[in-house]
Amino acid sequence: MGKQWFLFDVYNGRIISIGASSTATTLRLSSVTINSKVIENGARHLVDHVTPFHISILCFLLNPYRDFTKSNGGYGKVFKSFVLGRYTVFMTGREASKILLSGKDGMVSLNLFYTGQQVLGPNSLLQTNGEAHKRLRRLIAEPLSIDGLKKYFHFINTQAIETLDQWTGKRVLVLEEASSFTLKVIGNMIMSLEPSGEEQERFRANFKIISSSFASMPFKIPGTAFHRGIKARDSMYAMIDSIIATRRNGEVIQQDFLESLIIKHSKGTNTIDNEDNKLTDQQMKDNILTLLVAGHDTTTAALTWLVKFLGENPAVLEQLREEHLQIQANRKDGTNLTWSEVNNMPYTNKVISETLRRATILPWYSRKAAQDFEIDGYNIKKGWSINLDVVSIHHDPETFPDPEKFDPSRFDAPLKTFSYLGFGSGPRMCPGMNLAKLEICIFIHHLVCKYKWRALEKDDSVQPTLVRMPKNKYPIMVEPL
Ligand code: HEM
Repeated sequence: MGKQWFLFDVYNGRIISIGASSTATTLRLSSVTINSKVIENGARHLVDHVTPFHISILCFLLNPYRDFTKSNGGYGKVFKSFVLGRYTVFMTGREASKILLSGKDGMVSLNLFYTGQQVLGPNSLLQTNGEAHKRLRRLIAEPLSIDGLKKYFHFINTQAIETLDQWTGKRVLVLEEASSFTLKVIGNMIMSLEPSGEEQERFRANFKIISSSFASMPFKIPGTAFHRGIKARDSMYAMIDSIIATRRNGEVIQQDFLESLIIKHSKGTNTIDNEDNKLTDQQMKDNILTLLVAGHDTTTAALTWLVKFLGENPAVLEQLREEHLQIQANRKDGTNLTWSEVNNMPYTNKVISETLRRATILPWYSRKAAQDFEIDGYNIKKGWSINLDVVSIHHDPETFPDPEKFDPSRFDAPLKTFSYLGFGSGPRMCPGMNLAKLEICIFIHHLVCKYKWRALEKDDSVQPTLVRMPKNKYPIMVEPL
């Protein structure tokens, strides 16, 4: 017989009953009448049985994005719960990551949360599976490949220099600055948006509302964050529609991602491409929004964490600066960073990997079981949610001794497969990885060559959002080197 106890969920204003069975801890949510007996029972069982793990589960319920599997050590490799009508399993370890991320034979599909499904639309890469997913990935991969990105190098470099020029002698919030930089880059790359002006402002305002609607309750009632998110999404789509119309009329021709989709891949255009390789306007819009959403917060967070970790680790900063000053010293023609230099920054790449390990920007990767299967001797049933706890994989002391230490030399030698998942792995591995690294390498080059900075606050708290970011936005004071 399993044990049963109750907690009061202040967020949803109901009683949560938690039952523990002998095989795995099972969390059951039920709306039950509040009466004194239940509360008395709950209080007794709480005193008797509650553990830090159960407190962290409650934290998860109050805030679904909080990292509650951080100290996995005491609870084994599997945690199973029953949340909002569905079995939800959290797993860790290389075996689980191999099975879940390689997703062989259609065993799993990506498990996008409800608000994400509604905002991004049914054609999003994040909502397609199997052959349709492969086809979409092919269309997206080409402009995001290293060769495809070369044409954006100049724009990114100019934006990095201009952003940093504004920093001297000022207090800046690194997160805000990184957000504005990465949004300008992706807006320009996708649809040639100018980095300033009315269109950029509208784009930015809509994007911010869309982005914050992801962590909202899914009530489409006027005034709610979710409702505002859907409205902002529609306004963003109207903007893309009008850009597509001007491109089709031949009024404007650009060398951007949207143009490549319109010329090569829009349904009905007269090119030699197979009709199967073409997208409707709705498919184009859903996937442009997907790239914006998937690429913006992640790169913003990575850049902010990287600046923070460098500030806290002077020896790493010194070694990194040496790499960049050497690149600068070797330059014969002119003073500006070149494409070939940015592709040859070995230590910087290790610093980026260590940042993604240490910060683990996306704390878990979520899948839905498309069939029954087994992981590490544990039976998973069709329809269950399975989340890979990446924080504990990235902090496994067997692979990463002294895991809290920021140490890029961990990446001097190749690691075992599936032990580092900064950009994921397998068919869902991040298609924007080259763009993210390019933005970070360029930005960091100019930062460490020209400036020094000091943190204005000591605060390690993490924002309780889907993408983990420093809560205080990392305020710093910047001076020329
Ligand atoms: C440092 C920055 C970034 C990090 C850490 C990151 C991380 C990741 C990870 C871990 C995944 C796989 C998640 C899973 O398996 O469930 C992923 C997927 C994805 N990323 Fe990124 N990403 C970054 C930047 C970008 C950028 C710049 C773009 C686009 C321009 C992008 C677009 C996507 C898309 C569309 C997917 C879904 C792929 C699919 O389902 O096939 N990401 N990212």
